Amino acid sequence: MSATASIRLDAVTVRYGAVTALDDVTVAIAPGAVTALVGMNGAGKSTLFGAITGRLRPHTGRVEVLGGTADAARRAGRVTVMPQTDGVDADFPLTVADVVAQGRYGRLGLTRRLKPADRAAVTDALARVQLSELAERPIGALSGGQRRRAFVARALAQEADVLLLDEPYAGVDVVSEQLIADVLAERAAAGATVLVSTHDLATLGDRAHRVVLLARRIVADGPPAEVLAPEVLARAFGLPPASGAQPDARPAADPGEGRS
Ligand SMILES: Nc1ncnc2c1ncn2[C@@H]1O[C@H](COP(=O)(O)OP(=O)(O)OP(=O)(O)O)[C@@H](O)[C@H]1O
Repeated sequence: MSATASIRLDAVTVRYGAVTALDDVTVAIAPGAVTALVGMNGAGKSTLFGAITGRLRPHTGRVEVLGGTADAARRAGRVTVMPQTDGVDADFPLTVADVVAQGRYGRLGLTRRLKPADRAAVTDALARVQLSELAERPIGALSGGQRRRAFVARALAQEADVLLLDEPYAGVDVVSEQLIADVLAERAAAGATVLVSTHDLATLGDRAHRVVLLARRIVADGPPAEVLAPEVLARAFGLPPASGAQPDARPAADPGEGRS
């Protein structure tokens, strides 16, 4: 493993009752790059994020984040997660600016009062995702793509060292998609560790420095050009090469079967 990795999983197994979601996963993720985590539905991507944030405890193995435990990194506000579902509905009472300000909460005292530096970080993050003009609108009154951008802005405002994004491109238009990709690339260039889970392979080559294919285990890992080759995808996901080997083509009955 690389000495500079900011996230390390060493032989991590996570189970939900009888279901083994991650099976003996060893991987090290470096800062300064965008790493894509690709897998079919149920492959264990969200579970891997849960292990990195300390939300899920491995049954066996070890997780290290920024040189310490996952819990310590999260409690220090050094890890931010953009979940797949944001839990927002049309009646959600917060404005866009309120949601972005949540990214600063870990830094505030008990009063939760924003200081000038916090307000500046919120303003900057909103501008970066081109939502300044919608700052005072209720978050529930944004389109799906705008809302995704708002949650990316919240992650930016937190100024975390590790950004975990679960399907950030799901259901967004090409403009939002490009904007989010650019923002993530910038954070990585500034030294952050960016880990993005996705089903979408089409544009991955331009957006990730490294692709990790997950099917309960790591089934391929390397530069996009290598990992996204049709024969590698076919082998990794147990699909015939002629099918186009799209991991989201259908859920795997058992993503761990059929590989040696
Ligand atoms: N709380 C839970 N209880 C029981 N099983 C669970 C639970 N959460 C996830 N699983 C199972 O663990 C496996 C991995 O799920 P996970 O959500 O990590 O996959 P994923 O790759 O994020 O999937 P998707 O692309 O559909 O979001 C699946 O088989 C899932 O059904």
